[in-house]
Amino acid sequence: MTRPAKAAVLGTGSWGTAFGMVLADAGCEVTLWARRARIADEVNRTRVNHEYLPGIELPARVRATAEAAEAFDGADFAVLAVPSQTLRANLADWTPHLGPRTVLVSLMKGVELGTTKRMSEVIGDVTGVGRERIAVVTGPNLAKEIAERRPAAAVVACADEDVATRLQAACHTSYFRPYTNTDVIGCELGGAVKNVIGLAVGIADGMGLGDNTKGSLITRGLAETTRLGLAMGADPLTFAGLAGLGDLVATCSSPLSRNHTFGTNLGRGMTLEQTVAATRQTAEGVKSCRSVLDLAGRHGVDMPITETVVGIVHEGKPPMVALKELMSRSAKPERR
Ligand SMILES: NC(=O)C1=CN([C@@H]2O[C@H](COP(=O)(O)OP(=O)(O)OC[C@H]3O[C@@H](n4cnc5c(N)ncnc54)[C@H](OP(=O)(O)O)[C@@H]3O)[C@@H](O)[C@H]2O)C=CC1
Ligand SMILES: O=C(CO)COP(=O)(O)O
Repeated sequence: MTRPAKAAVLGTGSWGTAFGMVLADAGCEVTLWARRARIADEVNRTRVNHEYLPGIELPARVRATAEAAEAFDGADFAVLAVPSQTLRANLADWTPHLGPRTVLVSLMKGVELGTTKRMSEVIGDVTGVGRERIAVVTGPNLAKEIAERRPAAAVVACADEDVATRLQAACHTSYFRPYTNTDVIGCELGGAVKNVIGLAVGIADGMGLGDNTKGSLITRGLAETTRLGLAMGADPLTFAGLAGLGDLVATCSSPLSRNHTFGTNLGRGMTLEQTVAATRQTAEGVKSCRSVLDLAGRHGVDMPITETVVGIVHEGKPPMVALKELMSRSAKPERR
């Protein structure tokens, strides 16, 4: 009889905890690593992560620790669920604990500031692990809905299809349906840029602009994501799938999305400082809008919605002024 797969989940925020539950429901032995010992103790004592997923009872196969070495010990999968901008520093601490065959799995949807690297690239840089042992899980997966075991599909991407298939089996449950994909670039870009478009849609919602505006931003947002993806060697069809359109629709429609909510608060007239203070969890698009725009600049790709979000979020541009500028750009064909 084969033993159950062992998974370490690094990060006990909303998605790390919820995905740990998915892995356990799929039959894995799961150890969550918490930055704060208090959260690890609470999970072990009460089976609930009260701060991030109140009211959700975690399966018995999930335990928690504040010791990274303990989480990594014997892990087949090390699932990374920390904010994108802290990953590099976290990995520097964790790499000595990494087993020679452990597959590294990114749940993160951001692009590193400064380097403009995708999370799988940061993982490769710091750990020296090759692309065939680095995977990505992405798609329309709002943590709270998954934790309530509401049905969703997802994408498991890895350059090595066999590894993707192994990870797919390790997280396939009655309510979580992962599909494999080998287009890691497209899957990561889809997740990172949808957070920026989610901010734009939130701003528009906060301004009360209506559903035509929303439909237009989602579609043109996907167009600029696809343009960047093509320039970076992604498969354009990835953006029509769960990692692109699927995630974009979920984020742009849901009050559960932190990026969408962040944008809505800005669009309603809150200042950036007030909005940051009101946001308790990671809204990746706030930082990644800058790195995505830098990435676009490096590849000579026009991303007007991303540029507009950067203007509003980081340059103090009033949303109404930014909107007028976006709408008055020169006319062009839909496809070029
Ligand atoms: N929430 C969601 O629905 C989804 C999120 N994602 C992505 O998953 C990633 C994680 O998001 P999510 O779980 O929601 O974020 P949360 O804000 O809910 O949790 C962040 C986690 O990272 C920890 N953390 C924060 N700063 C550091 C640091 N400097 N070093 C180590 N750990 C740190 C936090 O610890 P502490 O509690 O001590 O602060 C917490 O455990 C993001 O990239 C997000 O885009 C992807 C799909 C769905
Ligand atoms: O990525 C997500 C859903 O798939 C979560 O979006 P937010 O980070 O905006 O909450």
